[in-house]
Amino acid sequence: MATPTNEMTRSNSTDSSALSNIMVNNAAADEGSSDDLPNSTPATSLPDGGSVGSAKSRVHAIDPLPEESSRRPKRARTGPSTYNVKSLLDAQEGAGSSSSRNVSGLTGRTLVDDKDDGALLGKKDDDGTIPMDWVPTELPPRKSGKLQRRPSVRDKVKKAANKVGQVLGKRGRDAMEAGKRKLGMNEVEESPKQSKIMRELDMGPKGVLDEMDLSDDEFVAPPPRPAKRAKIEAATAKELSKPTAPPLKISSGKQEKTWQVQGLYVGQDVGMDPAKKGGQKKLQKKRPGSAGSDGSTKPAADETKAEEAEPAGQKASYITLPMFEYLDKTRDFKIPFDIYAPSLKKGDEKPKDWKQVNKNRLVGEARELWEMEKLPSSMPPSNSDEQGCGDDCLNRVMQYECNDDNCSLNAELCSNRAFSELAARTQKGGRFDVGVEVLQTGNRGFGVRSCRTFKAGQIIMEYTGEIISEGECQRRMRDEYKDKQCYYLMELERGLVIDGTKGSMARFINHSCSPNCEVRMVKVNNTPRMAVFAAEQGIMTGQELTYDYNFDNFGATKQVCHCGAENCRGFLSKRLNATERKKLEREENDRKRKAAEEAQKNAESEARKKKINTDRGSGWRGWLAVDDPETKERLRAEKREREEAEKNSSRAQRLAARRQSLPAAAPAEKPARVLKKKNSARRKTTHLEEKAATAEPEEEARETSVTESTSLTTTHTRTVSRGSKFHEELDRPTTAQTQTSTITKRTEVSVSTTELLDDEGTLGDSEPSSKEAGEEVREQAEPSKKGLSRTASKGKDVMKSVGEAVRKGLKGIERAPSGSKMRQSTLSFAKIE
Ligand SMILES: C[S@@+](CC[C@H](N)C(=O)[O-])C[C@H]1O[C@@H](n2cnc3c(N)ncnc32)[C@H](O)[C@@H]1O
Repeated sequence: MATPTNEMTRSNSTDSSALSNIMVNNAAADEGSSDDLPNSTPATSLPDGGSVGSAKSRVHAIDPLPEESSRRPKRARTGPSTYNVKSLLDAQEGAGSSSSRNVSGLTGRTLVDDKDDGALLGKKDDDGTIPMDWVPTELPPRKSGKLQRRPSVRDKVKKAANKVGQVLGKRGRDAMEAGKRKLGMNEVEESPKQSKIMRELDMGPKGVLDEMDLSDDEFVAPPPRPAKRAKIEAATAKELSKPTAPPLKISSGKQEKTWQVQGLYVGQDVGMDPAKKGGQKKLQKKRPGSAGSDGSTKPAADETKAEEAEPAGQKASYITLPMFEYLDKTRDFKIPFDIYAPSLKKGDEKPKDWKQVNKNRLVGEARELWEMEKLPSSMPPSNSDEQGCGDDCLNRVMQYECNDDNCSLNAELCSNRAFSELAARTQKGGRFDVGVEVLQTGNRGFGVRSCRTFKAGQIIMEYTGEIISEGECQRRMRDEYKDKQCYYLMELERGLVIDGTKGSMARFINHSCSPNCEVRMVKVNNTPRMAVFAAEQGIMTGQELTYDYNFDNFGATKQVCHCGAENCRGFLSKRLNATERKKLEREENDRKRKAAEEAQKNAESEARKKKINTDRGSGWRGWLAVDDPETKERLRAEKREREEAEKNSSRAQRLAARRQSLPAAAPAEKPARVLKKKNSARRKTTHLEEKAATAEPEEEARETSVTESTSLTTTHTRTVSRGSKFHEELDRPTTAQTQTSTITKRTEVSVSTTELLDDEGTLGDSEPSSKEAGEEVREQAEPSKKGLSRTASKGKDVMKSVGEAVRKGLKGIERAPSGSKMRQSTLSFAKIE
């Protein structure tokens, strides 16, 4: 060692732990005993020549924790290959009281500690270095028996928290504990005793204390884990021992039935398995007092067994099963509302043109008409306290709602405060509170349904909308709603109408001739308001709300009612009083009687037609060639009989009588009489058309010469009703006129006539238009070149007679004195049937 240095070097050990390989010159405090120290430790590999001079100083190599040195430390460090012990010591001294930590982060009790200089390192040399000849005589015992790590942040916080906890009050400590719990710091609450044990025990890297019960002073080994089966048995036994819970069935490997602790099966025997065949029967047998399957009332064997198994009284504590009780009873059953009539769901049709407005709104001139009357203060009758503002309440009679100003009762006692009750109820806004919902009906559009019950007279909802004048109502009906099928108009007060098109849900309430609601006006704080109230019978949950519209038909047509009530009036129309109803009933009966008669007539005529067909003989098969002489003879006889019967029939007799009563045909010698017009005898006919096709003025005719023939062609068109006789009239038309009437059938006859004129050229006495009875008419007539035209077979006879008359007339012309003036005319007759 030629050059002693004041250095520490790393040993050549493969272990890189700085702790285990640093060779220090321990200036032992106990100098006297230093010689006694066994020099078992090999010389340091770093002989410090500088310090060799001290006889007491010997280098002593520390062999700390050999068992640990073989292990790799948790935090391997790579550092400089050599350490300058002086500089290290200087650094430690500079650190002052906090020098318990060395650069490695380990507490320096095993290394150099200023406080323990005397104990550990002995006296330092004057220059502050450790004498190299120092040999540690004895290391002080370690306090914890384990090397300590520097405290982590968590430990520090915990420590600080403990300190703070000591000065805090209870609430503060609780808060602290909660905080610690949050930080996960109070997993193990160490008792002072435990702490001691903990301190004394080396827990090792795996923490052997995990397995130990630290609450006892003595170590008690934990009991061995029970086998799985034993565990189950123990648990089952524990369960069964509970008095209230139903006993559990021990698993047999199959899926177990779980017995409910509450509900339908509570109280049932454990052995009963309803899934098994006959389980139900067994239960029925067990019903106390019920007859067995054989009809006897002896208790069933199972029941006896069950009674034996259970102490008396315990069984009685079970509730009897309602499902079997009720098998014996009959009662009305109603499926709950939410099952048979679920509410509107997503996707259900909703009203389209509805804007919900839950408050009335005055529109247009209705503002002026709005009456703001002062309510008279109510005068409740003397017994109002008992009646609670019932039917005797003056306010109620006058349709005023009571309030604190006009009623002496308080709100709890007064029953005439419907609107304030409604406001209080619907304020919460729940379905039950509102109590109604809109739904689609089968054939009446949307309707309103109750979601709760309403007692008789209870307010259900308010009918709100736009308040308009009657004039505005008419206008809207005419212009805006003319194409609509549904109207939402309701008369509120004189001259005012509520239009619920933009209004509350009440506008969807449909009509019924047998309603369950009524609509009334009530004045609330001087304001008229309309509301729907439950009728006498009250309303059940799920019922459709209806009231009687007592409809004044705005439109021309009545709307058919589909309310389905027994007393349905058939239309959405006004209610009638007794007289009106009787009148309507009479009319209805008349209508029905006529319809029945008509139906009977039709039936009879049908039967007659059928009879005619069948009268031809049941064997009638159409025309057949009959060769059999016998059959021929029979048929002939039948025919004769029929003819005979026809002859004797009432119709034939009537015809014969008429024939006899008819006058003999007009004598041929007096044709002019046929043509002569006899006003008195003239039969009135209906004129369809009377038209002068060509009519020359009379003056013109008069001016013509004797030889000149004036042609006047006149077309007479006459109407004759069916079956009437035709009366030909050769009137000379004076003016052209046209009249119209109904045409049924038309027959036309055209006749050309030549009229004789007197010397002055006038028709004189012979003028047919003079219409004098018995007047002689001298006429010259000849058939028109066109001849007689006929357009119908019935006109044939008429034509004949006219033609005959005309021919006769020609004879007269032949006899006429020469030089007579003549006027020719063509007359057309038309027969309209
Ligand atoms: C005030 S609205 C009622 C709500 C209407 N159902 C809707 O869907 O908007 C009146 C209309 O409903 C129909 N309505 C109401 N009750 C009816 C009934 N009993 N029979 C037929 N239609 C009815 C008529 O078209 C009537 O004009």
